[in-house]
Amino acid sequence: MTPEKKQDTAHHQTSPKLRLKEVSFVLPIDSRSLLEGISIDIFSGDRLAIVGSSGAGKTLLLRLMNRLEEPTKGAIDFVGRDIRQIFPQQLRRSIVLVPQESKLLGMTVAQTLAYPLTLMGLKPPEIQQRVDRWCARLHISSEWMSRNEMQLSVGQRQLVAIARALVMQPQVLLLDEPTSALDRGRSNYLLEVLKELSVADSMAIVMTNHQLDVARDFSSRVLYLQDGKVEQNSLASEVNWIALQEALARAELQAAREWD
Ligand SMILES: Nc1ncnc2c1ncn2[C@@H]1O[C@H](COP(=O)(O)OP(=O)(O)OP(=O)(O)O)[C@@H](O)[C@H]1O
Repeated sequence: MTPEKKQDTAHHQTSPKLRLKEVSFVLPIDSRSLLEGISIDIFSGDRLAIVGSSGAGKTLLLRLMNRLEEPTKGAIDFVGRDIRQIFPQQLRRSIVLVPQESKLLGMTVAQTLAYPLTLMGLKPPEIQQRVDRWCARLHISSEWMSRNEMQLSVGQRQLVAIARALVMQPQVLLLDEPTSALDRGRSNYLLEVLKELSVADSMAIVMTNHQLDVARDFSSRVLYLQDGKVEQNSLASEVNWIALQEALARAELQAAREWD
């Protein structure tokens, strides 16, 4: 049995961290269906890559997972509990979303990293310890600490936003295109850190991605979305990457034509 198969079998003996049950999202304004009947189980230690062309619904799906949007049909459970029964503030400490373009909200890097921990009621020494630990892990230079948003590159901002999520030590980390502004070296390094977190800390990580090679390097499971529907949901080891690349290229061409 391959390690992935073994892990998949082991999964069935535990309950999922996140369970999406026939989740749909229809726009009230024009009844356009943006997501349709999505069911997925996400377990501790899973690394799920959500792939699909522009407009397929990847970001929306992430936003539903920490209740920034509400499904119009279906339900989502976090550790067996409907997320509508959990205070949003509490839910978003356990399920943290890093949007594609993060803002530092007028704060310096040091302030933005400490902010969520202050809200969680941690004492200054523990805050400092966590910030130092994650900055070291992500190779965030101490020189950045006094900078504000305008004094960082887009890639540096993206890393700070990921660090701000990691200091919270979430159970589920949702990353929207986290490597889009990073160079190859930084991107590979980040993926290694994320993999370690999923194995050593059993963090469940969900990542949307345009670049299939990144998805292949990172994921243990792949969800391919097209026009808001699940086209494929399989173990990464069972994905035919060439066929997926071709399907994605066709979908991207189609999406581009529809936008013209
Ligand atoms: N709250 C909303 N109101 C109206 N339309 C929305 C809303 N959220 C998403 N959409 C639309 O839903 C579709 C899916 O959007 P989404 O951002 O999830 O796509 P995506 O797969 O993440 O695309 P990309 O790869 O370009 O980021 C798009 O057509 C978008 O315009």
